[in-house]
Amino acid sequence: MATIYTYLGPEGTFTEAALLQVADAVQSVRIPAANVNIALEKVRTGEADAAMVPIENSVEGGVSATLDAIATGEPLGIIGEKLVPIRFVLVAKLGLLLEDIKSVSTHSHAWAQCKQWSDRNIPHAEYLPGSSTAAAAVGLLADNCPYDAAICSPLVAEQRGLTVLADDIGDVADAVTRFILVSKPGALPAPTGSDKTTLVVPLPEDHPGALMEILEQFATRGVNLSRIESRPTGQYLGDYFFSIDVDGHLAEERVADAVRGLHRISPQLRFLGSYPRADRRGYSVPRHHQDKAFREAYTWVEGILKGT
Ligand SMILES: O=C(O)C(=O)Cc1ccccc1
Repeated sequence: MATIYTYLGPEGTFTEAALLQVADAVQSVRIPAANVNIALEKVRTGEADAAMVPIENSVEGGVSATLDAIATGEPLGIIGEKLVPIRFVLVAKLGLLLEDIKSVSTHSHAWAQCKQWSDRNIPHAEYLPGSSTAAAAVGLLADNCPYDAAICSPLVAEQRGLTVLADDIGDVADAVTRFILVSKPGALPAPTGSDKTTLVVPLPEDHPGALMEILEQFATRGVNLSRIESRPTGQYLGDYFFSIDVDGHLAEERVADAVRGLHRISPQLRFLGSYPRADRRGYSVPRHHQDKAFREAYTWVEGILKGT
């Protein structure tokens, strides 16, 4: 049966561009969702099989809405990731010039990435948060749109025939956003040799060195971290969980062993998935952290216990 996809919409978001990189998504049903929570809920209820949502940007860091939504509620699994190079344009209502812009709407991550440009070029413009860059752009076409301009992708500007007042307005050239494809938990994608594993680890109890005990599990097994972020649990002030990406697949002994160690320390940990890296970058594993070394050590101990 064909996969039904959902994504942070409407049509023309960077998230849709990420989804269109998925081989079968081009000819599949794609349901736009108004925000990340709604997209993930469609997967939880079965209305969609998989959701594409933004998770991390090379300039602004983690997308809190996504980090929080996948860390709580009915469990979900990450089955893939995609990278999208980001270029922003400023579009405006017909007839307006740059100096006429008094208010701008866009996604909060887009606003943060164009802040220096905005301070220099539209310093008096008020910011109105939008649910996505494309939603802000499309809003300009409504008769009673409450803002003058939007920040979006060049593609959505062209598709909707919007007037571009400024191009390439991101503060950092070569900005990239990472998106994850999320489904209900199930069989893991097969290891490829260039994989990533995502975990959510609550701090079990507040004591000196608690975070170090978590990090030690990775360090002693030669597992490299590629992202770590703390997020408040929302329960009480100072209660945090850690959202962590590591290089490697759960099918690798060193990763499985680290995850077992973490489970002993923090039994509420969530395993969110092992999936191929979008950049296909490899990693070298020292001999004593390779599967063969783990197997030999296991067999050695077994032998001692059996007296052979
Ligand atoms: O709003 C969009 O188009 C999105 O897909 C979210 C987003 C916003 C800013 C940078 C990257 C992704």
